[in-house]
Amino acid sequence: MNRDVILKNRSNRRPKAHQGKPISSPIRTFTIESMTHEGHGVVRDQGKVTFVEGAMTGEQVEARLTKEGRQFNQATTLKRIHTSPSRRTPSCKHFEQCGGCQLQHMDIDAQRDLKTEWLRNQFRKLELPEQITRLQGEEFGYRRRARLSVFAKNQQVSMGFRAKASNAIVDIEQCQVLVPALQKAYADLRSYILQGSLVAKLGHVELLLDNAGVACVLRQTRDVPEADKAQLVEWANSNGIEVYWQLPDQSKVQVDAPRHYLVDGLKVNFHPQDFIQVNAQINDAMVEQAMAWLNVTQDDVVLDLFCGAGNFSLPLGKRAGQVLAVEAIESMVEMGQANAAAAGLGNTSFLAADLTLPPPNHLKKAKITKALLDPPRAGALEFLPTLVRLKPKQILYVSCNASTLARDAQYLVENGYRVMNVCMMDMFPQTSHVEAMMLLQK
Ligand SMILES: C[S@@+](CC[C@H](N)C(=O)[O-])C[C@H]1O[C@@H](n2cnc3c(N)ncnc32)[C@H](O)[C@@H]1O
Ligand code: SF4
Repeated sequence: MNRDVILKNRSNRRPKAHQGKPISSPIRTFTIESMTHEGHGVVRDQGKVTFVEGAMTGEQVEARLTKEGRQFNQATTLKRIHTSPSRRTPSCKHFEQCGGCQLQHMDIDAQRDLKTEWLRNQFRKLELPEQITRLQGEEFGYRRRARLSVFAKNQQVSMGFRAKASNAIVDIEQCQVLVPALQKAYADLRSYILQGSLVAKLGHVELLLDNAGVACVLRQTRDVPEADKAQLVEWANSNGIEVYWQLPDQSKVQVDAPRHYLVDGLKVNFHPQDFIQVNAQINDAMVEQAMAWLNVTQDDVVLDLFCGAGNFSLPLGKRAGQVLAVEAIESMVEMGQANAAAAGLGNTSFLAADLTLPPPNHLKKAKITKALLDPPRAGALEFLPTLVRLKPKQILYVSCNASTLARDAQYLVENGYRVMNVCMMDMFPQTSHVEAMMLLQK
């Protein structure tokens, strides 16, 4: 398809990661060779990589060089001469400004191909199986949790997400990646909050849908009069929304009863501010796949590291002889232990430990056959020497950051493990986030 498209100024969407000095330069024509996972075109121009904002693989564009760095250049697309057949019109009207999504201009298959190839590139130093498999679900309406900022200054009020290239708040009327129940709750809450005096007293609103229903955590930046709180709670409850107030001192929200969701038929109680997997559909599929890949039996003793309130530990406990689950946050450890007890899993115990620090003896001497780890973005490097000494036959690594997974997997490979399976999990369609699962075996 050959289409000339003059693009409006998109200078607020420059890739942040590759800064260089601003230059003035003539307009150049590029044919885009590949893309970053953030959705920027990449071309090798006179021996140097150039990131071309607003351009997709296979597109021919006229672009202006905007920055010249020692290693990379940056350019911004002015006109498309040839348009990729995978380009589509973003369905959200806020896409150009909102920092929440990066890939809505690509069709969903192209997004998933990009994420899969990006993973392959991150893991290029590892010997990989031929195929990277995929877990994928709904492309919109998948987020069961989201945090939106509230802004009020002078006469201006807004509520929404941060902008793509600044800290400004983009006023969001409707967000299509939220599950339908949260889209409705957001619309209702937004008009209630923006129309009253509360707008000047809130920093953000966190929305949540779980098996107990819709909830929101309202983070106060100033005291809210009790009468205003009572009025909002009454209105929210009549709209099916449970309200939690976080005080200006940012202390943890006090709750009468925990929230809960179901995984693998088991009830996971959690505190409304604690981590849960954001995409319920992919979480179910992810846990199911983890159980299948690890093929846990009654003969296994499994270590579940970075376990939260037991998202993997409880399903593991259903299948294994014994499970030892480790988590840094003590209140989550207590919740996890109570979750295991409520599920009748006497074989599953939770331990509080910071896995970046030297491990407690109990952990150092654990006799395990298999391990599952699901660390935060920083990965699990500090714990890997201990993990290797524990000699699990199989290690299943769930990751939200492919570069730390690549680093950690390299360490495990150097210590006798082999990569057996890799999966790209599209937990956050329309965004540049990529989650991965990797199975390593001795
Ligand atoms: C990506 S979440 C995964 C939680 C859980 N596996 C799940 O699927 O819900 C990472 C977890 O690691 C915990 N964590 C973060 N840093 C840690 C550390 N240094 N030591 C132990 N746990 C940590 C967090 O509190 C969080 O619960
Ligand atoms: S996060 Fe929501 S509002 Fe922002 S671009 Fe994505 S769908 Fe639109």
